Amino acid sequence: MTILNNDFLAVTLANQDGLTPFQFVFPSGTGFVENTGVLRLEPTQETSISLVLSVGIHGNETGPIELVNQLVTSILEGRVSLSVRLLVLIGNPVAANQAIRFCDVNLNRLFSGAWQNYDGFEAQRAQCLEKAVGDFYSMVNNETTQTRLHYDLHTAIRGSMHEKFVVYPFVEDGIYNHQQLAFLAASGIEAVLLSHQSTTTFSYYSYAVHGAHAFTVELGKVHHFGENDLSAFADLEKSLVLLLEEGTLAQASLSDIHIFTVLDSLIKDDESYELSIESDVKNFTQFEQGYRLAYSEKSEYIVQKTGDAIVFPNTNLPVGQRAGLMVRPISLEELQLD
Ligand SMILES: O=C(O)CCC(=O)N[C@@H](CCC(=O)O)C(=O)O
Ligand SMILES: [Zn+2]
Repeated sequence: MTILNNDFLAVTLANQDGLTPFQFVFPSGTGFVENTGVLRLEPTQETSISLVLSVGIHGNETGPIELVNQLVTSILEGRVSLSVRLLVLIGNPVAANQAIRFCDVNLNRLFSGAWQNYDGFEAQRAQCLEKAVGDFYSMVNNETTQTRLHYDLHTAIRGSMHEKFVVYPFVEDGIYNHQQLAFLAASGIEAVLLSHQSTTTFSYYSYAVHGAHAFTVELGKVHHFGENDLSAFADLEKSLVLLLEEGTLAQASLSDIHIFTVLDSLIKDDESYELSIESDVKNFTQFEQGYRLAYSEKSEYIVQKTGDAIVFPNTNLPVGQRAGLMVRPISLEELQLD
């Protein structure tokens, strides 16, 4: 059995509720469809890199799904020769089929075991994806010498002052990986958010539980399937092809990258919670010190310093969830790099 037309996305969407696992060969290795949206590609040649590319954790974020599906097709058809271990995850096929962010609950809040507190499709899916990643990283002879990578590709609900940016998971020692940041810079990433606390996101899970270099990567704005301009991802595509073919992390100077430290998570603490911003405000919009940015019957959030900015503002979510991140620009010199 093979992947029909080498189109992993089509097979995934046509089998959103499950499929019988199967394996197949392709020009540079062996492939295993382990579950719906779970594809493991093992290269014939020895490698010390295990790379996870996850897309569609939010079902309506279709651009990265199309990009990665194209890369998979190129590998299966022999136009890209695979030299690293690769796990491709299409996160939420049920939501993707309905062109929605999620069905019951935001999948990207359910990792590191948080799924145990919920019911429904996304809870099962988070468990399945955690297992896929854990099995993938441990299923090698040379486990201790493997470099574990995980790029969790998303697109944002809003426009953004910096179109492409990453969330760097909270690192306790405050030391950031220079090689990874240089890879992200080479991939067209314009800004980096340094998380201030542990979370239940997918990238934090891979970092904290499996010691991977893991990032949430935001690649622009949400569009429907077929409406994405994939040329906007050209830099990332080029660095991913280099990584897939040669196991090399493309490198660029960090001098143009904007670094932000995350100050606070804005939490929707009541049904009355509101943000004092226009509906079309872009990510990274800055505010004046003293501005009352959020308020509810229980609390208010006053901007601490002129230039502090908001990312991911969204109040269309249940009480208790994150309604935005407050970030502050810092200089590259303030960053501790390894
Ligand atoms: O545009 C938005 O408001 C959300 C885009 C998105 O899905 N972002 C991720 C970020 C995850 C992280 O903080 O690492 C999310 O909210 O899950
Ligand atoms: Zn997303």
